[in-house]
Amino acid sequence: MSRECVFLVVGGGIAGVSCAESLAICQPSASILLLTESSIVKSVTNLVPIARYLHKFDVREQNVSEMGASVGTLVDQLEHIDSSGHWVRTKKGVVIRYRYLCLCTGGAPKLFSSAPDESRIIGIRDTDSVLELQRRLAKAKDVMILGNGGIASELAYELKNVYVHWVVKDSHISATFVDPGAAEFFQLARKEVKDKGSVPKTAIKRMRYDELLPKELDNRHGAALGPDWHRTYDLSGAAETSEDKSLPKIYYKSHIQEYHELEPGTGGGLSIMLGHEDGSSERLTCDFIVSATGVQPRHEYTSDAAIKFSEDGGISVDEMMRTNLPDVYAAGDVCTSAWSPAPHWFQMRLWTQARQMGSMAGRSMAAASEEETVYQDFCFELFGHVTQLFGYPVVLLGRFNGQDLGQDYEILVRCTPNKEYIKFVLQNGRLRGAILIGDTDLAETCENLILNGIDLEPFGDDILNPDIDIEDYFD
Ligand SMILES: Cc1cc2nc3c(=O)[nH]c(=O)nc-3n(C[C@H](O)[C@H](O)[C@H](O)COP(=O)(O)OP(=O)(O)OC[C@H]3O[C@@H](n4cnc5c(N)ncnc54)[C@H](O)[C@@H]3O)c2cc1C
Ligand SMILES: NC(=O)C1=CN([C@@H]2O[C@H](COP(=O)(O)OP(=O)(O)OC[C@H]3O[C@@H](n4cnc5c(N)ncnc54)[C@H](OP(=O)(O)O)[C@@H]3O)[C@@H](O)[C@H]2O)C=CC1
Repeated sequence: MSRECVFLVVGGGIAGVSCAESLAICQPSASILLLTESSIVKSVTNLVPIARYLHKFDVREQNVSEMGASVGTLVDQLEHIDSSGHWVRTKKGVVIRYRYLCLCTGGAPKLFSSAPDESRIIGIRDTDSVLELQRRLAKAKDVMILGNGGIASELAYELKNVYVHWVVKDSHISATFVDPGAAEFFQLARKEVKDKGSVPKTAIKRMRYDELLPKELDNRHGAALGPDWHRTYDLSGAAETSEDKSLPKIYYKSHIQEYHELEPGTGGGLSIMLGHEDGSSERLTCDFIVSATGVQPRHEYTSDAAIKFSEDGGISVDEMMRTNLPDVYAAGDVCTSAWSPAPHWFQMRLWTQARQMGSMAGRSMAAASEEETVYQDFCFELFGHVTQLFGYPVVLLGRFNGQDLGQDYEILVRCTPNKEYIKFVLQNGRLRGAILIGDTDLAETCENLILNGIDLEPFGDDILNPDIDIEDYFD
């Protein structure tokens, strides 16, 4: 069996669907085929601009057959690419001839242990993996969550009727997104220590970087899950926990030293030795471990010529989303940006970037087919992420955690417990990044301040004075 198309997009996640949609806009009469192994595809809907570079949106699941007339679809798995002959072969043996190919095959959980028979270590990626989590939880009393990023932060407080042991390498929670101050803000909010009768006190503090160094404190066949995925499943365990006990026990600066499966006669489960930074260790027993330890790009296909990969296992792409193979592009979690990035942008494997990269790849392929020149989209000038953490709206902009700024930066923080946490990262008086938690209404102003590089030195700490509307300063 064979098929033919001008544009072949592989993967029905946000990157693949955004790529196909963008091709359908740029080249409405061209034949576009979306090849994906799952009949459920993901797309972006209800796009709401928050500022020029920031958008809030929902992720919708739909059947691949509802993709619309402009995009043909095939549910199958890519098995082999012949880039010089411009054809691919699928697992079911279909040969597809293409002119341009885009690989959007996403990622899979990067488990902390890669031993083959780790039946008690699971990752979360798609609906099937959550169903597996649910099935295990139903019989579990103790669960360990390993990792300190998006999934661990979402999951640690969502599991009910189970003792949660949250193991993090760092001295504060949610380290991939926030700093120790914001982590404390979240934890205070979770514990609901707020005194409802009192007016929250606002504190402003300016610190040098070095003051901030921590002191205390299976099935992979679908696209990645959608927003609030944990609210749509009952994630209850089998333990009778009291209200207080359902808060996770957090093990800071800790790692798994060793683990082994217990004999079934002893009730089963894992015996785990945790190592702590001070050299001490302790043994715990858990039913299973959720390894929320990042993403591993998926590329389970062969090719006639070697695809160039980056160190993190992603397919290297240039600013036009081109790989090293002729007429082969890649976008989303499967790829790694190998271009020289703008001063305020860096890659993180997120929906926003999957959508932006998918659209960019579509525009770039369409332009190549017309022998036209396109430029990289302006969205790659500034890192921006809109999300929710612990029930609070969170906006991350630019080098929000001082990424790649060395130690040469200052931080200005304004915090009103249970209301807002605002952090400005300043370098040579210029705003380089910001964390905005709560309804701060500062996203657009921060975008402008970062991109315009305005010298904020003259304003001192007033820049975050709650009695001064900083937008007025720069109008
Ligand atoms: C639990 C969870 C929560 C998340 N929450 C957020 C969040 O709140 N905000 C945020 O910004 N990001 C979040 N992310 C990250 C975000 O989901 C991903 O960055 C994004 O979905 C990546 O999209 P993608 O299209 O590149 O990959 P995927 O969504 O993984 O899609 C890849 C597609 O390729 C298909 N495929 C793979 N191999 C083949 C093959 N050989 N042949 C055919 N098809 C193939 C897969 O079936 C799938 O359809 C979350 C991720 C997870 C796992
Ligand atoms: N709200 C949101 O925006 C959400 C986004 N996501 C996205 O989904 C993807 C998957 O999420 P997730 O798995 O949480 O990945 P993340 O990349 O967000 O976090 C992985 C975490 O695990 C740590 N880690 C890595 N290896 C080990 C190890 N061997 N032992 C202990 N800790 C380790 C990392 O530390 P270090 O960084 O130091 O290596 C990091 O803290 C990510 O792209 C994430 O951004 C997921 C949920 C919500």
